[in-house]
Amino acid sequence: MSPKTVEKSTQDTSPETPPETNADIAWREVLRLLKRWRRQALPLAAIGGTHAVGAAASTLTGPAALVPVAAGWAGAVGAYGYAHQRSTRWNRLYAGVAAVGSAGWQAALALDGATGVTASLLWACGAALSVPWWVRHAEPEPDVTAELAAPVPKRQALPVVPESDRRVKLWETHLAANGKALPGSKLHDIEELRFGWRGVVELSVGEHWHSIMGAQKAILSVYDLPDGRVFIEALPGSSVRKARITVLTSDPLQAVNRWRQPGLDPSEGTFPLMVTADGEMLNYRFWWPGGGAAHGLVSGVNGSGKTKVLDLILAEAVASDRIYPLIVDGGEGASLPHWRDRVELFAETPSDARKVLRYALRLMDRRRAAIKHQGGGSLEPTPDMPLILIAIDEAHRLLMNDEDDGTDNSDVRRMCEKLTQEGRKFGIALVLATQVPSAKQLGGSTVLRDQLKGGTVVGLRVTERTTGNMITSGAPMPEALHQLPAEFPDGSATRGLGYMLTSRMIRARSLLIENPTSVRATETRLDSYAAAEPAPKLTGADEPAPRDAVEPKAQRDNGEKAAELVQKAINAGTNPDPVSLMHVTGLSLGQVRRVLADREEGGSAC
Ligand SMILES: Nc1ncnc2c1ncn2[C@@H]1O[C@H](COP(=O)(O)OP(=O)(O)OP(=O)(O)O)[C@@H](O)[C@H]1O
Repeated sequence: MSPKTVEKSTQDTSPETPPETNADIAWREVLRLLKRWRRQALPLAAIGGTHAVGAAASTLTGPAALVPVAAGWAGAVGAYGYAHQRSTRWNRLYAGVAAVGSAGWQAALALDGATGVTASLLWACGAALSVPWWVRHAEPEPDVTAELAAPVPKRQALPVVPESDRRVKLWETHLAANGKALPGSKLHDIEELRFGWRGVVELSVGEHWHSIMGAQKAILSVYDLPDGRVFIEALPGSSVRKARITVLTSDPLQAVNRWRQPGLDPSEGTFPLMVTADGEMLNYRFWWPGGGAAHGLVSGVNGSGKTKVLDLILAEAVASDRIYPLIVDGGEGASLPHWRDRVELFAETPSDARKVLRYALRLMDRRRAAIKHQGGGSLEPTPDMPLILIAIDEAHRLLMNDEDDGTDNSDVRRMCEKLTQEGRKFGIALVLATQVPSAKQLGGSTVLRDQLKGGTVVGLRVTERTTGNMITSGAPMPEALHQLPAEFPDGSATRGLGYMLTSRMIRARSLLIENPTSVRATETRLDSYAAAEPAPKLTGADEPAPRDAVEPKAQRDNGEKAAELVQKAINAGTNPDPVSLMHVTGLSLGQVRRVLADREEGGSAC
């Protein structure tokens, strides 16, 4: 039984709720299966309709028999036309075969009657034809992924240790006694884990669970453990006096956990990305069911495992028929080279990155019509309306202005801001990997940082406290990101180690995908709205950005003013080197360099 079912049946047998009868349970199960299989069972419903039309025609004689058959054929043609307009190539092909089959079926029954050998043969063929559709549209049981990923039942089955336990005694003597770190506190509900144990700490009246975090060092000392082995977390929905404590006697994260197969749960929009120190899985979210796309931010020091996290996100994306990935490699094609030939658009130069972002903005505009058509709300990712995922690695290299060579990337920043602010309901998500998510590295944009932090944030090891704070933004963490060790006790590097800022604040390590190219891609087609927009041609060359397209009027005016000031200074005899011009005009070095570069370009063009 899945965890969700366990939870539900526990609720249902509570004293306030009348007990469910077998008939209620069976009815609920029927409704659940009908809802769950409504898509897979579509061909069977169509066969039923086809047979009904053929049967109706067989009871009539003469030209009257043609009426239901003609109506049925018109329906079949209409259904094929609908699929042709809005569906993937596979669905179109299937709809074509089904429409021809349905027309033939109706005619055969009209001639031969609805109950003979022909009808039975047709049912057998129809049922066989419905199998590939069923297999292709089958979705995993929503809870199966979570159940396989998180060994929750195993832990639940473990015996609860009695209060006379040595750990409780140590707690009472060295932590809960008067004058100690947590006077009056209690430790109970201890459960064994494979790598340690966990329990519930209850503080005395007037205390908040945050104060247990202040006592972490004392707890480590009492249980005689190295740093980083005690985690304190809130107990969701419980009193602020209670918290969950996880104590690890050995470090399970030292072992590398490999990604084995796609785990995206389409009913939740999530897949398992990290494994926690106590063996649970933490999920990355592509979308909220009924709530639109979710963005993502991956941060950490050089070599902490950011690109590998992006690899995993992209592997899940290409394996799914509900996600259409676009890749922008800020590392000039060196960060994610293995994806170059596996996605429709792979940008590896700043000019191609701009083309991809502008294209994504145009797709967003195209999808406005889809939202209008469905009467508002947000677009739900399906194989016919896939989530558009824009993954940007080394994002700081594209977003930051470069004062030295005068590169102004504010247009990239503005496009990313717009996509994160408005993309959610149009099914467009952005995931960025960057070393430091400071406003400066995000092109001076706190808007972008705020929007990205609204999604899934993966904070890997950093070296500076301030950098860690920028990622965690004051969330109650059992340890700061800069306190994560660079090496495990066995000397291996702690790559992939960090936190996912979700409801669980516990050390975790990302799953490692060793060979992203081994992932089997699933063909994904853009919806008819977005497919109407021609995709840009990526040349791989670093062409200068067309100014009119990326530079707003105000910025152009500033540029013209700067050019005027520089021209005046040169006319007045100022030495035309950037530093002298900067002093005379009061412009920044970057602005002066840009003006001089433009003049040079203009000169060479002449
Ligand atoms: N979860 C993990 N488990 C084990 N090894 C990992 C994990 N994640 C990454 N690594 C290893 O760490 C190495 C560096 O990872 P990655 O390139 O993703 O780091 P990065 O943060 O993107 O670095 P940079 O900022 O230099 O691009 C990889 O070669 C990989 O083998």
